[in-house]
Amino acid sequence: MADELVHYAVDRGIAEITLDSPHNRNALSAQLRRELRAHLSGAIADEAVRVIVLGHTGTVFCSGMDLKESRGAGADAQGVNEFPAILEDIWTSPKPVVAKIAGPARAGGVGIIAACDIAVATHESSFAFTEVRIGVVPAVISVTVLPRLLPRAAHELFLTGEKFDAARAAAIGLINSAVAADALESEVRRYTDMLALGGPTALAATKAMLRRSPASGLGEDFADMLELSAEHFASAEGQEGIRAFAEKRPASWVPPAG
Ligand SMILES: C/C(=C\C(=O)SCCNC(=O)CCNC(=O)[C@H](O)C(C)(C)COP(=O)(O)OP(=O)(O)OC[C@H]1O[C@@H](n2cnc3c(N)ncnc32)[C@H](O)[C@@H]1OP(=O)(O)O)CC(=O)O
Repeated sequence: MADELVHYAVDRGIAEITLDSPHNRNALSAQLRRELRAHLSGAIADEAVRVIVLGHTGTVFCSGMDLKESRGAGADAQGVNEFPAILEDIWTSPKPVVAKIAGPARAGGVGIIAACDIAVATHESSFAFTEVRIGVVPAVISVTVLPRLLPRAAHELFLTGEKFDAARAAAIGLINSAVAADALESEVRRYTDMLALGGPTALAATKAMLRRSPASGLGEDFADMLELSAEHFASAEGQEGIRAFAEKRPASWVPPAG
């Protein structure tokens, strides 16, 4: 059996889910997605768990969808269809989910952060919505959440794919705080300690109400965006971007016909 790519541990009501696929920078491969979903479900179902922390080993939080596995993806690509389920699990989890980030996050990796309730990152962490540079769309969650909060920054960041630092991520509300690397654990603990003070039912109900707010909800457009994402992964442009990534060369875009 292949080595586990996601680890799980529970200590005093805090479940720690750790992405551990450093060779591809915690890319969302089929195996990693499967394991991540299973552990999220386990933590949500476990009555002893009050708060979920999502962290990582290695230098990168998550490099987004596994682009090497996405080569030849059809419009019904399992990866694209399964990824939203992970985001939805985090989004709808009755237990707060805290992202612990000590390095870059890209594309779908930033989507995961956007879905979490609290996000803490080191000063050295960086973020980018690189999807358009790969020829796909940042469809699934980021575009439903950030544009409502900060339309101007969202247009800039989604359309340029530019990298931004932890200070900017905090300024636009993508993360809650940026700290020195040696303070990451204690800052996460500060949040988990506070979250564990809340009544579990009240916390779950409060989170559900917050998620229903039009300012932060997964809108009705979700299914449409999902379809759009799958189409783009399968398109000639998306497949060119994915090939270019694997071949370590700039993508060669062909203007759309007509
Ligand atoms: C979910 C949706 C869309 C997406 O998520 S599309 C995915 C877009 N992702 C990216 O554009 C990130 C690509 N990766 C990077 O930019 C960099 O790897 C990094 C994350 C900044 C880390 O840089 P670093 O220098 O530390 O590492 P390397 O670039 O040398 O990579 C090492 C090794 O890992 C492989 N790898 C990296 N990222 C991926 C990936 N996403 N998929 C597969 N493999 C990846 C890389 O190829 C290297 O492999 P070697 O064999 O060693 O060359 C849609 C939606 O948003 O809804």
